[in-house]
Amino acid sequence: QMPFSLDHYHVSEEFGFILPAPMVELPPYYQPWMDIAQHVTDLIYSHMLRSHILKMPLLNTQYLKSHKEQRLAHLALSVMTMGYVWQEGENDTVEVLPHNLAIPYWEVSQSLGLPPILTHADAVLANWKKRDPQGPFDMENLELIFTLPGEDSVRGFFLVTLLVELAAVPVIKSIPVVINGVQCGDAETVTRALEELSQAIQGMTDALKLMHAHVEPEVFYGIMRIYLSGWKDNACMPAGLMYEGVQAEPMEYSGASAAQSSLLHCCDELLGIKHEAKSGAFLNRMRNYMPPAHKRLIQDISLQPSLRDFVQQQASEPLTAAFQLCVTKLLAFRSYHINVVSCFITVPAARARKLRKQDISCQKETVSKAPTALEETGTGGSGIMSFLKTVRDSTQGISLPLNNTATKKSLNGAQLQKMQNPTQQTHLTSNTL
Ligand code: HEM
Repeated sequence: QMPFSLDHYHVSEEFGFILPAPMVELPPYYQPWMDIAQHVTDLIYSHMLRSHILKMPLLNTQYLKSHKEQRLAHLALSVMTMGYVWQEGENDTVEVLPHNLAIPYWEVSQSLGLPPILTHADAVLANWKKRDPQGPFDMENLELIFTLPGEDSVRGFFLVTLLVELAAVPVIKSIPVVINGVQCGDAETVTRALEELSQAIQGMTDALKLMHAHVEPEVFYGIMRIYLSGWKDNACMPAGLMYEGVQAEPMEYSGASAAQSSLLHCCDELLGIKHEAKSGAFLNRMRNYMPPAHKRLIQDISLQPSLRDFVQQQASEPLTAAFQLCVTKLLAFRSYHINVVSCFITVPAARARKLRKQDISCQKETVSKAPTALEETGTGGSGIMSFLKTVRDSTQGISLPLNNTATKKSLNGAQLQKMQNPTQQTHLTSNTL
């Protein structure tokens, strides 16, 4: 059997799923798109975006040649679409996306295999540039190509998520090593690769922690979130959106969510995590919002012989410990993520509800600008907390017991405690929600 390799999956050694050096300019013919997309935020604030888009010429997509040009075009058209739909908030949405936007958007989407809505692949993976091209890949030196209302918090939200993707590059590199190691029955190689993988998941959690320093919860909840939300399972757009000139019937698409990131899908398939039916169906649906090559990678990982069975058959303590450390780190990422969601959604939502109940005229309070339809629902459309907790619990479900006292001795107390009782931290998290 051919060794498993990352070639052909549009992932890079340096950037993983991130689009390397995205283009920042389209050919001059597409300047009418760029002129609007670069000013979406101001045009939304002045309530002029819809009228500008209605006057935009209908452009032909055949001059978009390369993959990077198409990704930039998709990003620009996505930002315009989100602004067009949500310019007036949840109470004055539109039923129709005008043909001069809808037709080219549909064509570019078809060509890329992405849906005609803003996705994680647009807003995060293809929406970055370096201020100093020779400088580092960090918060200070990174900038967004296009932004949406929410000022610095939008920048923080997309760029911190980008840094989580970057921290995960060693995860992606470990995948073929693990798969090929299992194929050859090489327990030592698999052990080392799983150790690297667990360290990289820890790096993802560390990067996620930056969210608190760069995003204000009230701004995220009260201003930004609506521009990320879609027209599927969304009470303020129950019929979906008609893409004029594309199809006579309205279509439904979920909004942008990091549930569309391929990272955790890859980890789940590699480690053999099986999600409960409803959560699994949601996550599977999110795969249709990924670049097709990334979706294919996840599918191909799922077709490999089971790593967990291999670990059990080998009965090697270091291998079992390395596998279990990956599970523990993934569980810790998901538990921390639940805390983040609590801080950025649950807490501000409670504040907004309280203000409404007290009937306080609260126009000054940013949280009260939030759409009520999204209160308990993620931008991807999920019922947030029950979904996230079920996903966390199925992660925990694949834990393997550690028996050997020598291995237990080699681990420090905290590591061992976490491995033996991975729920401990999780229970604490649940109590705070
Ligand atoms: C302020 C920051 C964040 C908030 C408020 C947030 C919120 C949410 C919500 C509400 C969901 C449920 C699905 C939906 O309907 O959208 C979700 C899922 C998910 N999010 Fe986040 N998220 C944040 C940051 C991140 C980051 C940086 C990542 C890393 C890539 C991430 C990874 C995921 C994953 C993988 C899921 C799917 C559930 C899972 O596999 O555990 N999130 N997020």
